[in-house]
Amino acid sequence: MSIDFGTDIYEQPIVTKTLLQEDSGEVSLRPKLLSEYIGQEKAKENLSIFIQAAQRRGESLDHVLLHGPPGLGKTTLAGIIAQEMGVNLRITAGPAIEKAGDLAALLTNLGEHDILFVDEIHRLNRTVEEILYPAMEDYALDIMVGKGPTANSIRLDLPPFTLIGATTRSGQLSAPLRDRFGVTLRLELYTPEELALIVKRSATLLNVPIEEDGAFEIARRSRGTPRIANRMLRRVRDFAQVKGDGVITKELADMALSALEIDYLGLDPVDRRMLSAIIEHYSGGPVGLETLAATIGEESITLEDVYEPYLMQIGFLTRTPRGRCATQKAYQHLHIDYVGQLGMDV
Ligand SMILES: Nc1ncnc2c1ncn2[C@@H]1O[C@H](COP(=O)(O)OP(=O)(O)OP(=O)(O)O)[C@@H](O)[C@H]1O
Ligand SMILES: [Mg+2]
Repeated sequence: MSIDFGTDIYEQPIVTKTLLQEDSGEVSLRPKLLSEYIGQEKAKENLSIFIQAAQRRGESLDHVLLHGPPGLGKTTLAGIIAQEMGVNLRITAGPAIEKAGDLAALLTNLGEHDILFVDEIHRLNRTVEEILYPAMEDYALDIMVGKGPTANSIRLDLPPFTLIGATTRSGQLSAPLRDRFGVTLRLELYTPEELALIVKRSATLLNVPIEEDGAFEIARRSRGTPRIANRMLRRVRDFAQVKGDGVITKELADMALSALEIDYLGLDPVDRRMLSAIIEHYSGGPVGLETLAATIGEESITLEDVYEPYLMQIGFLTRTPRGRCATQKAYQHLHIDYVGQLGMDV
């Protein structure tokens, strides 16, 4: 069994290095087994049953769609599934597959029960996507041979394989593609308690001493996201080594995160700009996403995928058919007097 982390990148240019890039030059913080994967209890429980059942039947795992905001562990989970199934993992991404032939090459190179992980699967183009339909449904590839009146379609058999698709925006997936996934798992933002466990686990791997409330301080300010928690841990470690004695305490975490302009709820300058723009320029909303993005000079996709999930979870932002609104809680957090919103009952 092997997991392809993109080592043969030169032979397979469309196989990206996703798993490598994450922790370049440092210890990998990615859990490798389901038992090391913290949180997401519902998804884990279901997945473990599907894995065991497929193994007992000696079959490949049904196709899995993972969706949820960035940094919650979709790529990590794909690696874990391959490890638990004891099969090879091939990694690629929607935008990397330009032509139908690229995908056909990837598919024909798969071994029995192997996993093909397609990150950002909502960004596959239509012609490529259509190759996937028979591949997923019948393990077959329809190929056109020749041109003009002599053109002929032949069908190639593929080994039974598992497609794992990951997306931050499942709404953008076409219905035929979505319907071909037997298992859909939605990853949720993590609780501070779960993130504290992740931070402590990562600190152990990085060999950084950390106090319980130091871990919790980082967790609380990581906006529900393990990737952010791990990134903050590395930065706080720098502060602890330079400004302290190397141990991460609550005080040190607070000092480091404040220096990075992360407030006590984990909001960064973009979150605050976004909320104050809604409040100051649009009287608290509603304001359309595009308008808001233009006002603060950010991409609307970034606001939607990266910033909004957490702001909505902590009840600072609501989405209405007419646009985004800041809630009374957001006013309080920014110390702006709340005057109520016309036609809104927040
Ligand atoms: N449940 C978890 N337990 C421990 N660590 C985790 C967990 N989930 C994610 N991580 C850590 O968070 C980091 C980000 O995870 P990952 O790259 O899998 O996210 P992702 O959902 O694929 O993000 P993206 O949508 O941006 O591709 C990883 O380096 C991993 O170490
Ligand atoms: Mg990923």
